[in-house]
Amino acid sequence: MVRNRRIAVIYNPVAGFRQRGRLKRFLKHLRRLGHEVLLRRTEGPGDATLIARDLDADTVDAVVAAGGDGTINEVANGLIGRGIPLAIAPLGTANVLAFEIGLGLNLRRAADLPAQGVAVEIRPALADDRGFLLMVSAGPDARVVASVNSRLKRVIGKTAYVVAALREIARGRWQPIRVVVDGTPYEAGLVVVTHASHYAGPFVIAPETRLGDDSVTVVLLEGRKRRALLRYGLALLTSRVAGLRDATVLQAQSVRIDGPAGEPIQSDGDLIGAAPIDITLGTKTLHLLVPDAGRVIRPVSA
Ligand SMILES: Nc1ncnc2c1ncn2[C@@H]1O[C@H](COP(=O)(O)OP(=O)(O)OP(=O)(O)O)[C@@H](O)[C@H]1O
Repeated sequence: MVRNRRIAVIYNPVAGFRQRGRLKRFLKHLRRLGHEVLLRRTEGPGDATLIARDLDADTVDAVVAAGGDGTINEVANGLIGRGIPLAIAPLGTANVLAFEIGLGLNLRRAADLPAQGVAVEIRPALADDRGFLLMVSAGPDARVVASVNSRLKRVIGKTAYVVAALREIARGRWQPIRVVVDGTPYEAGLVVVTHASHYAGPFVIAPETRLGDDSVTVVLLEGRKRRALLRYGLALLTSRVAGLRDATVLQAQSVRIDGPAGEPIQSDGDLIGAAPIDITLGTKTLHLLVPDAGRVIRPVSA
């Protein structure tokens, strides 16, 4: 029998595009299931971490991060190492984690997670001392995240990223990013260090990678010209990036995105700083509620 629970919902009102109606529907589903809901709205960047950190395991059975991947990242950073389970309500723009765990954008299924989801224990990787669930990257994609106009995003939604991407493409040629993967130096036009198979929404960049892995996957894309970037974009749309002839895919325990100094770095869809940055495997765990553990944890081969 499913026991009713006390669920804290941490909601980012600026995530996604006109998501208020979807939030209402999500809360209705939760209450219909008999849960006691504590709704907390964020007031600004970083707030979700503070709200999550303040929640007490004795008074809350699960936390729902209601927003996009940036909100989920912030909530996770308040819960890592504390054992309070995290569920998600996909109310963001790209919602990569929702696709990664096989939830998609369905709110009724999301409302089922706090009571019926499978709790998997994962070890989020760290970018310097900040945990991330999905990825860290540097290159044209991080520069798009850095330059997207948040006011425009509120007015035209995802299209604001298209505008920023066109501006980036118009620049034409990029400096190489210097990366050190487990002690070996590389250069690339675009570097993605990922703990997830999905990237930029429902697209697959690293088919073999799972959130539960004890390593990160590094995808290095060599090209630094406009034509290469367009090729990568098309390959991403058909989930064929990892097979490209100028893609190098590595498993790693530690990665340093070394430079150029000041190069923007994005993590889980938000700008988190600039190179240099060190990526390591975390030691603390997060309990993530998912529809199906098989999507997150690799089966043990016989
Ligand atoms: N009340 C707030 N006002 C302004 N910014 C906020 C507020 N609460 C959170 N934020 C910031 O909003 C940013 C975007 O949130 P989030 O990533 O969840 O949405 P998104 O970008 O639409 O979705 P996705 O990452 O899935 O594409 C985060 O960086 C977060 O720090």
